[in-house]
Amino acid sequence: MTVLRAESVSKNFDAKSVLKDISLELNPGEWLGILGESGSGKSTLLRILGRFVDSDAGYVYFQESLVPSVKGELIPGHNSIKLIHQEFELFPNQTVEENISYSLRFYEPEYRINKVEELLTITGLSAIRNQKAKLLSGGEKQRTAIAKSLAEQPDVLLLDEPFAHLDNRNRRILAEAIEKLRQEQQMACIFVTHESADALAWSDRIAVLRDGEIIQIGTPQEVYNKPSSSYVAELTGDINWLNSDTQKSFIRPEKIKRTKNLEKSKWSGIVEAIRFHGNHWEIRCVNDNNALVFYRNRKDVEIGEQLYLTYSEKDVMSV
Ligand SMILES: Nc1ncnc2c1ncn2[C@@H]1O[C@H](COP(=O)(O)OP(=O)(O)OP(=O)(O)O)[C@@H](O)[C@H]1O
Repeated sequence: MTVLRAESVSKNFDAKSVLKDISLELNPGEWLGILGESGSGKSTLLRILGRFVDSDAGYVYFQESLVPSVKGELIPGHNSIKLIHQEFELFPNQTVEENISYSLRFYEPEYRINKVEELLTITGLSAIRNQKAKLLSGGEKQRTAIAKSLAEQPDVLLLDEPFAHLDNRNRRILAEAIEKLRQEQQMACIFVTHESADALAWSDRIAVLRDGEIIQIGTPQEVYNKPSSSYVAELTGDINWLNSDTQKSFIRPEKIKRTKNLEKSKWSGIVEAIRFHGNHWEIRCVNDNNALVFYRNRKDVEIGEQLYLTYSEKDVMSV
């Protein structure tokens, strides 16, 4: 049985078609990433799935029961589905701790105290537990909102750009917190992002949204290694066109190797730029026809040096 299912969902705003015939399924415990550019319809889709907005056509099912229209209701949303969106719904005059504790107000005091403590710790919020929500930074608000929602233990968590305001350190704290709860609670989640690295790292499956249409759904490995189009390939990582004029076949930079054996060389060019990325170096080479980017673990090339590059045909992708 699916936890959440959308069937042929469409949505227009005025004359603009924002979602077109979207069908997708969320399985128990599954994490589905919706990856798309700004304006592709990600937030609108989440709001429909969370029962904050009605679709113009199509249906949403929670555990195979039709989710009724939100029209005319005073309180939108769904008891078992929790949406955390970019604006965060916190009580501004309550502290971090009070905000989280509020979600647990119907539980026994002992359970509530322990759970709040656990959530404060794993989301890295203990030090600012007494700070009023209105005084928090964007990232702190985001972590508080996530801790508050996790306290409610929804069946489905809908996250709108969960890592958007976070620096690398806090992103890691939150990622570990979510991972822990994910394993403990078997919570299913749909999260939207425009960051391919987040979608690849966090999803069991990724749905790629383009102009309101799902153009590919698959595991991160499928979407990355077997993209259905060059658009998906470029959205999920860097690519090199093997012939920039025809733009018919392309390869990921990490699949290109340097060779000193000229017989094995498939491409040769001059090093034009070298960029440091922390865990690797990005080398850009050019010749009269084309440019190729590839990666090295160490800086063993110089600007202006001629390089011979090779790759395996099995790693070449075509459109
Ligand atoms: N209430 C609304 N009224 C009119 N147009 C809207 C409304 N909400 C969204 N839109 C439009 O629908 C399109 C999709 O918006 P949406 O917020 O779903 O995209 P998104 O992929 O989440 O973008 P972002 O990543 O920038 O948040 C945009 O063109 C937006 O301007």
